[in-house]
Amino acid sequence: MPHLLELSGLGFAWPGQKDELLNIPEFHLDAGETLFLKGPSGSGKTTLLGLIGGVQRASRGVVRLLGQDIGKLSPAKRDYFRADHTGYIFQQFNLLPFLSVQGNVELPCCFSKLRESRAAARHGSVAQAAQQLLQHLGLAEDLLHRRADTLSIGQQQRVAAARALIGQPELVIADEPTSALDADTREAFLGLLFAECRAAGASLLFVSHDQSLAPLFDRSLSLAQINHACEVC
Ligand SMILES: Nc1ncnc2c1ncn2[C@@H]1O[C@H](COP(=O)(O)OP(=O)(O)OP(=O)(O)O)[C@@H](O)[C@H]1O
Repeated sequence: MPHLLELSGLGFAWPGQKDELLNIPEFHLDAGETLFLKGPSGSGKTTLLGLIGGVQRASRGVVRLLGQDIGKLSPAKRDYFRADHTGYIFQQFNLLPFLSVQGNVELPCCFSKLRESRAAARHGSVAQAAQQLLQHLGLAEDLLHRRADTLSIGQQQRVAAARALIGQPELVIADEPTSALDADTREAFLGLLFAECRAAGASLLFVSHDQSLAPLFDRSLSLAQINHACEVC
């Protein structure tokens, strides 16, 4: 069976850099798999996630998601493709502060008709999808209509996870979303995140420098194992 995500012969340097930051001959992620990717600060984890999401373009090589070579898409088509098939949980969560909790979670469905229709088909409506995800992720119902900027870090994290999961994107990408939490909260959150990814059939690519989380995942890799250019790994 083809992999959900495949990188081959990938190279990337930021403008002005003479050496490549990333030189990844091969990397893959299977459907439904949870993968922990570790690497020290500055090793290129966030850059790699940007390439997988099509936010940055590789200098060479191929990023294939769901069989689609994303480098072959026009910038507009790439944005739609990303919105349809990828959910992101950012390190700082990146919630829109002026929107309610529910409004933040529903947001991907404004950019993706596919996710809107999947959310409605599975839960009855986009609003119900948002509410059920938040409930499963342990966010109290009375917070639904609160502005996102009035939440604690742990609450914001749950909202960010629900936003990534709504409408069942095939790939959920998480960039150090647990770094601000204590160990117990971190593991509890990961348990909920795994359960929701499993329920949605999503693969999870989780990057972090916190090695203690690695055993919780199906597979664990260090960036140095796949990136032949890594100088700080
Ligand atoms: N927009 C940019 N322009 C130029 N260089 C950049 C840019 N973003 C990142 N870099 C450089 O690329 C390298 C890797 O950065 P990146 O953020 O991908 O690392 P990281 O492994 O995610 O780090 P951390 O764990 O600290 O978040 C760093 O040397 C950084 O300075």
